[in-house]
Amino acid sequence: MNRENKIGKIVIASDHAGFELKQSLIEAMRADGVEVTDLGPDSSEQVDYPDYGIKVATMVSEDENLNGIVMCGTGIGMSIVVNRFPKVRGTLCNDMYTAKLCRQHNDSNILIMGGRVIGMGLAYEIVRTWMSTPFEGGRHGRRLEKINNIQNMLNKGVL
Ligand SMILES: O=C(CO)[C@H](O)[C@H](O)[C@H](O)COP(=O)(O)O
Repeated sequence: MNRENKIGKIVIASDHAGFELKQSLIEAMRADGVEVTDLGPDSSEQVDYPDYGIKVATMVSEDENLNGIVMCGTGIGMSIVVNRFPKVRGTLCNDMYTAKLCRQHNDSNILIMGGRVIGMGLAYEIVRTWMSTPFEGGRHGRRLEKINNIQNMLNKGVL
């Protein structure tokens, strides 16, 4: 994706606590013509969220044309995992306001939600808002550059 544009291709994953929501979202997005790749799991059997967050974050980190959606029970575990990856801007959104602002100000490329926090109706409105809201750039781009630079500064011992 051109980072100024809206969101297109999606990879999606969850743990067991986000599984039902993941399945419902995939169905709704495909019905709306969105290209979604399901990275698992395939059932609601207990799994560990890092294993699935890593799959989505790896792909998004390596391809700027790709965006991700991940869910666990609260969204917090997945947030911790995906934001360890370079170029990933994962944003936990369980309301409409943050769904819009995380695109306008933070250029979110992974949307995170809590399957035990919100229902399908709100979750799909959040997804639609997140997908259709463009990054505003400007002063927000300068701040993202500073975030991108954190790892370099840590490596150099400047931080
Ligand atoms: O990481 C989490 C909490 O912030 C996620 O919500 C997980 O889904 C949750 O911890 C899973 O809990 P469970 O008791 O193993 O179902």
